[in-house]
Amino acid sequence: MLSIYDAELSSRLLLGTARYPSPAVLAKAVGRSGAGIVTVSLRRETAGGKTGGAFFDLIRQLAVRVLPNTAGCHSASEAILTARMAREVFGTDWIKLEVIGHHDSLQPDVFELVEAARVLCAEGFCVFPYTTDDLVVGEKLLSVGCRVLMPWCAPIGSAAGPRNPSALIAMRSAFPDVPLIVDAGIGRPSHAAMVMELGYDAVLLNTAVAVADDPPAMAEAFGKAIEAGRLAYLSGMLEPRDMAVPSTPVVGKGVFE
Ligand SMILES: CC(=O)[C@@H](O)[C@H](O)COP(=O)(O)O
Repeated sequence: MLSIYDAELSSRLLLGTARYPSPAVLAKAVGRSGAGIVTVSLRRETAGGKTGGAFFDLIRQLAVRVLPNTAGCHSASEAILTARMAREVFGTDWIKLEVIGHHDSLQPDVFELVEAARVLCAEGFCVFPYTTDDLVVGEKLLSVGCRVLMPWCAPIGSAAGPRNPSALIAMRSAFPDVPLIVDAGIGRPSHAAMVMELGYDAVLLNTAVAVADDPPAMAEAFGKAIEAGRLAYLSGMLEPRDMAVPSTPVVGKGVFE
């Protein structure tokens, strides 16, 4: 069980809800993934009028926990306002905090992120910050009250997979007791398994499932990969080595000369 804020999570997969071909496909994908948490953009809900309301009704029927996000925000003040609105709309103190700083890479603006996290934590929000793999930023986010960190492994929607595994390893080692969730850039189940094998606690992904040819099947594949990666991490993996190690015992072998 993964414990984050006030919740015990049985699944280590968090699923985004954008870009699915239809609400029905989204519902099937969530079901087959086994995810217990889905992220939802407040902007979609409030901007969409009827569509937004119908979409939220669908999410409610999925019987999963909703983690609203501040997608589309570019400053601390915008993200803070969006988080406050999300608390009203979704009836939860949980907020996935996204403050985008760079146009092409959608890299978070970590300065605005820390400021928004400081204000929201002080207001009692349970903040899930989407951040870079920078250790100092991680420390700052924890110091203002975040109890989970969500580093990217590659730009949102890129499907590039872990671009800097060394940084992810350093982060795991620097924050051994903090739940760490890789958020953004996962493209394949093997990417998800890899970060779980590094000791990450969970994975948040969206695009790789939503735009797959068969999103429900891909969701299931990710769910299985994440479980496999976790199990492998807990099972004690072999360290790679340069030289061969015979797998068949050589002691007592027959001599044919
Ligand atoms: C920060 C952010 O927006 C991500 O949570 C995104 O929703 C998922 O990233 P991918 O679409 O790359 O999986």
